[in-house]
Amino acid sequence: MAIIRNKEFVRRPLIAGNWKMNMDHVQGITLLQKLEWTLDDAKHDFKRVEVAVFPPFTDLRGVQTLVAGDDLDVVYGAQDLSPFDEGAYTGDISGQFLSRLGCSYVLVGHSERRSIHGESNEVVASKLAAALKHSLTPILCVGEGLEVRQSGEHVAFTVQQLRESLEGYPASAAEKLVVAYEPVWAIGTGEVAGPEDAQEMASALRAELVELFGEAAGESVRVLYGGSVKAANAAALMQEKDVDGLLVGGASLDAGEFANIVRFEKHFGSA
Ligand SMILES: O=C[C@H](O)COP(=O)(O)O
Repeated sequence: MAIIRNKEFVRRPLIAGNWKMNMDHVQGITLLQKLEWTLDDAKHDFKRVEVAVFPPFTDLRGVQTLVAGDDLDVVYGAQDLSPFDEGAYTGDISGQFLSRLGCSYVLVGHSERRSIHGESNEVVASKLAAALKHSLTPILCVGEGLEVRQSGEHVAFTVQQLRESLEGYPASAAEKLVVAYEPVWAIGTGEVAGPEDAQEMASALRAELVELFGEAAGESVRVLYGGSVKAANAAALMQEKDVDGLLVGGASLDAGEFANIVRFEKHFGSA
């Protein structure tokens, strides 16, 4: 089970909803309001389990206004950022802009950025640096495709991806880092890696973080699992000791389903 001492989680779980390219700015506001109301009605303890959403860029200003105006407990972030601060980079969004929009987090190196936009580990490393520069907490995404999984090389591949993506990342900022393991073959496919698969990788990634940054990083860095997470499998994944949260795509577009994922603890024991 995600480690609990004296009834408190050692690492505060993070349940992150990545809306991907869904929800325009009007739909996004409705979804966020519904999510907060559902969680408030259920008396969700946000201090115990953190909840973040990752809307499209065009929603962020509206989300900022709603969160500030209604004093919401849900925090938010962006799905990507530019490695650059400003200039002739058509279509890109600076970390500086995201910071001014009140973003707490930013996803970096999501598998869809890597596969559709050809982002290399080197580009990912430069985006991590930009995130830190603008006081955004990066959620670094790593994970293997189906062929690698079938070859049995998935752990070595993903650990190497982590290491190369973290090239130049300062040890002083290790504590701030969040890592998300997303097996690409389990994203949006309905295929979910089993809890033991998630644990195997989370533990290997944590060991690598210790190699890179020392023991303290192994204790503090949160490792999330992402890939076809639903309310029905969330608790089983969260019962693994190195899984500190979930990166949820499709199921985060339904406020009720996502709220039930956030409330995974209700199913501890029965999962
Ligand atoms: O960012 C989220 C992951 O890509 C998982 O997406 P999914 O829950 O739709 O499989």
